[in-house]
Amino acid sequence: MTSDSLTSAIESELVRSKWHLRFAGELEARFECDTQPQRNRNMVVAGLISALIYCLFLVNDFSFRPDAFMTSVLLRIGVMLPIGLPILWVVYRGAYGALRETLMASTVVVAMIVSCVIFISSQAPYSYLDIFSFGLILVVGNVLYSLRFQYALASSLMSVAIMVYFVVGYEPMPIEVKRLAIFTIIAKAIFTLIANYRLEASERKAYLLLLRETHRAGHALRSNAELSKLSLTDSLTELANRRQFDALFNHYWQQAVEHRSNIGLIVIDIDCFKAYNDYYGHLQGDHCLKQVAATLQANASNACVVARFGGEEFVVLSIGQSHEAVLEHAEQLRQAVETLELPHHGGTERACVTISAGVAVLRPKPGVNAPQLFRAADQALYEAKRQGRNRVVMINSLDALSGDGLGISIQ
Ligand SMILES: Nc1nc2c(ncn2[C@@H]2O[C@H](COP(=O)(O)OP(=O)(O)OP(=O)(O)O)[C@@H](O)[C@H]2O)c(=O)[nH]1
Repeated sequence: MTSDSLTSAIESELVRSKWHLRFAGELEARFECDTQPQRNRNMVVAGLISALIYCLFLVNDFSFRPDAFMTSVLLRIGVMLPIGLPILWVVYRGAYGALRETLMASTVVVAMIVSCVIFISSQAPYSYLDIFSFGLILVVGNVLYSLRFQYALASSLMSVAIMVYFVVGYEPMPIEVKRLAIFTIIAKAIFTLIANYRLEASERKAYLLLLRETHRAGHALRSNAELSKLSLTDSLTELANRRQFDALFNHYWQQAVEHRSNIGLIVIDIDCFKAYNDYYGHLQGDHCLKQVAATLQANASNACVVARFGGEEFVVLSIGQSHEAVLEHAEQLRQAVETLELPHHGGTERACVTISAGVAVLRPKPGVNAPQLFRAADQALYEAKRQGRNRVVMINSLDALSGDGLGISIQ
């Protein structure tokens, strides 16, 4: 079910006024699935309590109908329990939907049959008064188990019919008491069914409201996550954007300070990109940017951040690597772009797209800050451009900032 169809299914269920409680289509399956574990547990607990109380009625049988006490023992413990307990076991093991409801409803009907057989098996005076307790069986099915309404209705109708059948045929019971017993059981069936209907209706409504809220909250979370991803990602290249780079640069700088480790920055610029744009057009220029970005990303496994800094400029940040390793990495990136052999007939010597890279690596120490590292790498890039492009230049030390420290140059 898609997010939109779920929303409209919830809304239409919330406004619909139907006697029928079941939800339409997939929502019903979802309701069953979400409520099943708790419902099964509740039913098993209710079933065990009911079985215990059903057996405790033996005390009543002993005092009211001593002539049929053994029959009571046999039927309550020898028949009802062997039927009821396996059913509870099946429900405990996770019986689903209609199967669970049918099994639990059948325990109600069987309990009524067993009780009625015990009822007619005694001729003891006043033992028939016990019939007024039979409504408890309906209370168990309709309220304690809270059977789904159609199962509660079916089991109640069958139970009432069974009881009426036995009561009508039981001779020792005066006709006025029979009438009262039948009237009472019908009234109890109606009251407990009304309670059952309301319970299920409010359970379903609460479920819909909760589902709607959960769904909305999930939606809001997803939107926030998407928004925050959008605000941190460059839409053209899908690399980290300047905003994300700035945050990560500070983060890794702090890390390098804490661990006293090297932090290395490579600033990369596509050579003669203005000429490329002028020759091939801006759209093709965008395509070229994407390919270069993907190549840098694919070849930057040593790096902790690869970002598009702006325009046709990229940055690659690494931590814990030696000067030589960062320099070698920059060279690999340069070669990887050159190997793409993207045609560039916009006036460059190589006739293909190339990059220049400026590299700076340092171990943070007091008095040195992150912007200084950036300026050093940027100055190295400037030097790479000045020396003729398509090359990597590394700055040896921050003395370069005063103009005299450019060291290793490759290519
Ligand atoms: N297609 C496209 N072009 C861009 C984008 N961002 C910046 N540019 C272009 O990149 C070019 C950068 O040109 P310059 O800064 O003059 O540098 P260059 O031509 O690469 O020359 P050198 O850096 O000295 O090799 C400009 O023409 C910008 O319009 C973009 O998102 N898409």
